[in-house]
Amino acid sequence: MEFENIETITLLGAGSMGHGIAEVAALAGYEVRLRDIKTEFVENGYEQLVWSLDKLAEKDQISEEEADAAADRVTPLVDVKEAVDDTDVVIEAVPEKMEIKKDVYSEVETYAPDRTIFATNTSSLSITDLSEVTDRPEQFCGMHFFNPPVRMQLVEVITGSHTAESTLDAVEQLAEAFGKTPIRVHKDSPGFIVNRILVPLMNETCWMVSDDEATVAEIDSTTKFDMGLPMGAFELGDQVGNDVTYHVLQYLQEVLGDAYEPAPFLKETVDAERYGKKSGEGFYDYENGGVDIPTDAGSEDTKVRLAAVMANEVGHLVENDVSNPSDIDEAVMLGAGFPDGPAKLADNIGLDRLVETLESLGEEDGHARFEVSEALREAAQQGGFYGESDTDETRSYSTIDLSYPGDMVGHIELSREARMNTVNSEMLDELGDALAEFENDDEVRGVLITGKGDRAFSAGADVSSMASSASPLDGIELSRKGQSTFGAFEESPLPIVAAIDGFALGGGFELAMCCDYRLASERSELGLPEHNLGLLPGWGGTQRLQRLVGMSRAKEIIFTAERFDADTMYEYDVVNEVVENDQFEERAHELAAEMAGGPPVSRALTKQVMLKGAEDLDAGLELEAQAFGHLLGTDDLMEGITAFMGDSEPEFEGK
Ligand SMILES: C/C=C/C(=O)SCCNC(=O)CCNC(=O)[C@H](O)C(C)(C)COP(=O)(O)OP(=O)(O)OC[C@H]1O[C@@H](n2cnc3c(N)ncnc32)[C@H](O)[C@@H]1OP(=O)(O)O
Repeated sequence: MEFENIETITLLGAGSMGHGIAEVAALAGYEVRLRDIKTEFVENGYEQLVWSLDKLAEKDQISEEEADAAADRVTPLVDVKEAVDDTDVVIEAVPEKMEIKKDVYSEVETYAPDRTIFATNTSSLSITDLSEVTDRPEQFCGMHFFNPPVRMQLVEVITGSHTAESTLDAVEQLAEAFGKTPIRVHKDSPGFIVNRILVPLMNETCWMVSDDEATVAEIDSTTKFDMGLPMGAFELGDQVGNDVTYHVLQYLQEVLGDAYEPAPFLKETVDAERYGKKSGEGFYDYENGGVDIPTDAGSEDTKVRLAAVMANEVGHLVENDVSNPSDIDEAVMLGAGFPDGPAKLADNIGLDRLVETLESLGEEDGHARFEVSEALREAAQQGGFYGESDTDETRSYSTIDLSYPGDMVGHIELSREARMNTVNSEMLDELGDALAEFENDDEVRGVLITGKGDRAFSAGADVSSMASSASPLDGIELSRKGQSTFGAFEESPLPIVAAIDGFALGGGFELAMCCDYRLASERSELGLPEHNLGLLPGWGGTQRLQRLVGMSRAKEIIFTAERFDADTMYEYDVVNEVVENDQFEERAHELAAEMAGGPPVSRALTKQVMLKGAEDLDAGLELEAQAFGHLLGTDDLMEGITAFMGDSEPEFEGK
């Protein structure tokens, strides 16, 4: 089955994953059949799907017409023959029990056409074993979505022992057509990528409590506030379901050995039926207060130990040819919302330190989980999973992507999509370096900044680690760092376009304020919500906004902390231009290209003179005169005048 020919998709199982995937497929324009074993199950799934589409429309992420059209593309069914008759792809999301899945595949095999691809959404079972129940193991692979599918970007595409390359290609292209990011898992290995990192992490935290080495509060404070994970490790465990984590660990132990033995504290919790949120109690008691994580109880030792355990898993995945560090990082960021992937986190701490940590824990405790993987040792010798990258001539970036789309434009894409492209300290460093790289590149005459995905330009500073590092001196340093990085954009000789599609909030908006031109798609919302957090716009917003819109309007925007739509921000003179959503990309490039095509020297001087003169007219006028004089001696002036006289387009060289 070629991707281009896929039109109809059958979802087997209308539970939370099944109806969620059906919704994603329908939104992408496919005809979808949603099937479950009982009418009430399938009706319930369909109702939830419609509810979720309505929510997207309410939040203006899609129009009401798009929501209705997507709902109309889904046919709820109970009859399996009808569900798979003449379908192109079957995505199975029935309960995670080998026997149930095998029964389903035997039945589906009878009715599905020969061309149909089978993809299982299993999170833990063997793809190879499942594929062997069918007569088409080469047309069978894993397609593992994350919950909720409509929001989570990642799809792990897993190869079984018999899967054909063409099947994987088609399923990856299908995931892309769904608007998702597929990451190939090259081997059918338990836990694939994301769970293989997360489950040992959660188990280690339970071992630490079992051995009285840390408390739940200390560990969750470390993971949430010091490591910046979206939630505490125990909070995450409760969310996933402690019984689920326990069973996955038992499976990992059975297949991979005792390094994955479930910790006694986890077993006790499961034995006491404290399964987590779904049962009302887990590590936290949801009927009495729920999750309560102190911001300041974290410890560096805990952070290093947990990073070491995850780095060891990265090593196992690498040495077993399941994946590579950069795919692992991307998968964990997109699938689990980590601010950095485990390999990057490990490199930042230093692999030698992590290897020593594992070795010394192994000597004290002797447990198999501390045995250092060969790939981790090798990476440590090479200076990191990513090698000693910063000594290379070419800088590699992890929070932003740089590209050269042509027309002398350098493109910076803020690239922390799972976190709404929020700005952390590393992104500030990388933004500064990227700008310098473009400024030193003769081929770049203009810069375009966008945010990855269609949800946000940037939702501002990443606040997840702010509460723990709440020292006033750290705050001053962070504010100064953002001010100086963003200030470099304002002062850059290059013309810079901020193209905003989605949210531009807090620091994201402050970055856009430093650009020369702000383009926004219709669906965009801009604002400074810092007052909602008890902060103030600390990356130049208190100063630059009043210069843009006047004192009174600036106070309105800052004090109300509201989000303003693109049209309102156009009226307020914040945004230069608003475009329809589907014209956004083309217009953004067109504008940046237009800016890049102008005379470099006069534009750089104009920027400088306007900025310097903003506060002092006399100084500004004097600078203007000096700049004017300087321009009279440039080749570009000659080119401009010659082109004007000859009625042609000037080709400025910046000389
Ligand atoms: C000096 C500079 C200071 C500042 O910039 S302070 C920060 C100012 N910015 C904000 O206060 C914005 C906070 N974010 C929001 O209000 C909402 O988000 C949005 C309106 C942007 C989007 O809302 P929705 O569509 O409901 O998405 P979601 O589930 O809230 O966000 C998706 C994921 O993105 C994370 N996230 C969003 N903004 C931030 C942030 N500023 N810092 C850290 N994480 C953020 C969330 O937590 C979540 O993550 P998960 O999927 O893991 O739950």
